[in-house]
Amino acid sequence: MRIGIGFDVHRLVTGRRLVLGGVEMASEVGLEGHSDADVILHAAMDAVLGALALGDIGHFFPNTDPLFKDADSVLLAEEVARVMSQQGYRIGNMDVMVMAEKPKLAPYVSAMRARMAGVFNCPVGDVGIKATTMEGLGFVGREEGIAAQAVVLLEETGKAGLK
Ligand SMILES: Nc1ccn([C@@H]2O[C@H](COP(=O)(O)O)[C@@H](O)[C@H]2O)c(=O)n1
Ligand SMILES: C[C@@]1(CO)OP(=O)(O)OP(=O)(O)OC[C@H]1O
Repeated sequence: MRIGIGFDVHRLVTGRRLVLGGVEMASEVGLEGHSDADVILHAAMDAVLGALALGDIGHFFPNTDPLFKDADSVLLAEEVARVMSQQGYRIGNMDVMVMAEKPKLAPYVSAMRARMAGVFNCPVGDVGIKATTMEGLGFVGREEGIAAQAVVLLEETGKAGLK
């Protein structure tokens, strides 16, 4: 078994879609980034890569590479899941904490968990997503950005390098 941690923050701006956990949310503001700035998937990807001691998403998907401009983070996460499988690991479970003053994530959490489970090839019961406000404090409280933290446990498949 191996454990990994990931964290990501992106700035909220007008004129961008808000996509979290691979699900587009109704919002007047969205997250700015080189890709679609999906902080949930970015934190989860970094946790998986961290568990494998393979570096971070910036190493795999440089934010200077036009290939990843406005990239769908689902596609990036599918590549990370492929690497994980190739290294002989599968998700044991993952847990994500989102810090967002608004919008409310609760109505979208089921869809996000299902999307993440599909991307990382695991049962939906192995994906936890929770949200909290920052009670008006700090950059999240001022609605300047959204942050996410992820912890992932990986289990060995016994099939390293076979895929
Ligand atoms: N962006 C968010 C923030 C919070 N929630 C849900 O509301 C509950 C209460 O949040 P507090 O910050 O006041 O503790 C929280 O436990 C979540 O269920 C949310 O859905 N989206
Ligand atoms: C996802 C990547 C893709 O170019 O760009 P950003 O959307 O800017 O996101 P970040 O969390 O800064 O991670 C770096 C990159 O891997």
